Amino acid sequence: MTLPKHVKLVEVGPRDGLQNEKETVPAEVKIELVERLAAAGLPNIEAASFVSPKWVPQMATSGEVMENLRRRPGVLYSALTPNMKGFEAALAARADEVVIFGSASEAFSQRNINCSIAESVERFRDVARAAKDNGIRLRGSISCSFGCPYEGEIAPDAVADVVRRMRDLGCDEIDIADTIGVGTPGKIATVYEAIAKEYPLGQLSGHFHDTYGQALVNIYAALQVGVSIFHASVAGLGGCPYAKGATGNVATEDVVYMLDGLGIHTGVHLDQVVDAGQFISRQLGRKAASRAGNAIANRRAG
Ligand SMILES: CC(C)(COP(=O)([O-])OP(=O)([O-])OC[C@H]1O[C@@H](n2cnc3c(N)ncnc32)[C@H](O)[C@@H]1OP(=O)([O-])[O-])[C@@H](O)C(=O)NCCC(=O)NCCSC(=O)C[C@@](C)(O)CC(=O)[O-]
Repeated sequence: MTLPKHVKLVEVGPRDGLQNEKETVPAEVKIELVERLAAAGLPNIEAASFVSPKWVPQMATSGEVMENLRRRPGVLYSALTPNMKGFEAALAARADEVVIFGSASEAFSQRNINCSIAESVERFRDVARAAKDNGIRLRGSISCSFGCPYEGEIAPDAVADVVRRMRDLGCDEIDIADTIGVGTPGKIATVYEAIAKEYPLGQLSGHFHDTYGQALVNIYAALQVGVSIFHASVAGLGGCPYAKGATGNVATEDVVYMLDGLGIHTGVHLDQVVDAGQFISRQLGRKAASRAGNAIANRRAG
C-alpha cells in the first residue's frame, strides 16, 4: 500500500467553522484568524461565503474580511458562491477561487439552497461560466455524499451523478462532503471508487465532519485509495446550519499531527496551527475541539 507523499490541506475554519456561531464574530477576529492560518502554511483558505445574510447572518461580513486581509503570496483565498449575486460579490472582493455547493440529496439541497439538485446545476452554470471568463478557479462541493440528515443513506451512484454534472460545469476540483460525519472507512472506499470513474482522483477532495468521531480514520481510508486533498477546520470549529447536530470538520491540528507522523508533506507548521486554534478558541470563549491541539497547548503550559 502506498500513501500519497504530499497532501494539500484546505482550511475551512473561517467559513465552515464560523458560519454556525450564534454570536457575531467581529471581522477583525476573522481576519486575524485567516492571517494566522496563512502564516502557518495553509495553502488554501476558505475565508468567505457570499450567501444570503438572512440565511447565514454570520457570513455577512465576508466582503469586509476579504477586502481587509493582508494576503500572502501563493495562498488561495476561496469563497462560497451559490448564485450570480454571490459571484459578483466574490469577484469584487478578489476571491481567488469560488465554490459552487450542491448536494447528492434532494432534501438537503432544498433545505440548504432552496432548490432541487437540477435547479442548482442551472444556477451554477452561470457562475461557472463567469468564473472561467474572469480566470477564477472553480471548485464544486457535494454535501451529503455519505448520508443525509433527512434522507438517510445516499447511494454512491447519486454522488457520481452530481460529480458528473460538476465536472461538466468545468470544476477544477470537487469536494466530497460528509456533512453529518456518518461515513465509515468501508463506505469511503466504495464512494471514491465509484466517483473516480467520472473524475480524476487527484482533483477530488475529502471534506469530513467529525460528528461520529470517524473523520481521521476516514482520511486514512481515503489516503489509501489515493485521495490527496483534504479539508480541515482549525480547532474543529463548526457545523452546518442546515444539518442539525452535525459537529465541525475534522480539526486541522489533528490532521497535521497524523500526516506529519505518516511522513506526508503538507507544508503546514503544526505549532502555528495550534496557536491559531488556541487564538480563535479564546475569542469564542471555549476550549478547542482538537485533541492534538489541546495536548500540545497543555504540554507547552507544563
Ligand atoms: C442560495 C440562497 C441565496 C437562495 O435563497 P432564495 O431565497 O431561494 O433566493 P432568492 O434568489 O429568491 O433571493 C432571496 C433573497 O436573498 C438575497 N440573495 C440571494 N442570493 C444572495 C447572495 N448570494 N448574497 C446575498 N444575498 C442574496 C436576494 O437578494 C433576496 O433578498 P431580498 O430581496 O429578500 O432582500 C439561500 O438559500 C442561501 O443563502 N442559502 C445559504 C446556504 C448556506 O450558506 N449554507 C451553508 C453553507 S453550505 C455548507 O456548509 C456545506 C459544505 C459546503 O460545507 C459542505 C458540507 O459539509 O456539506
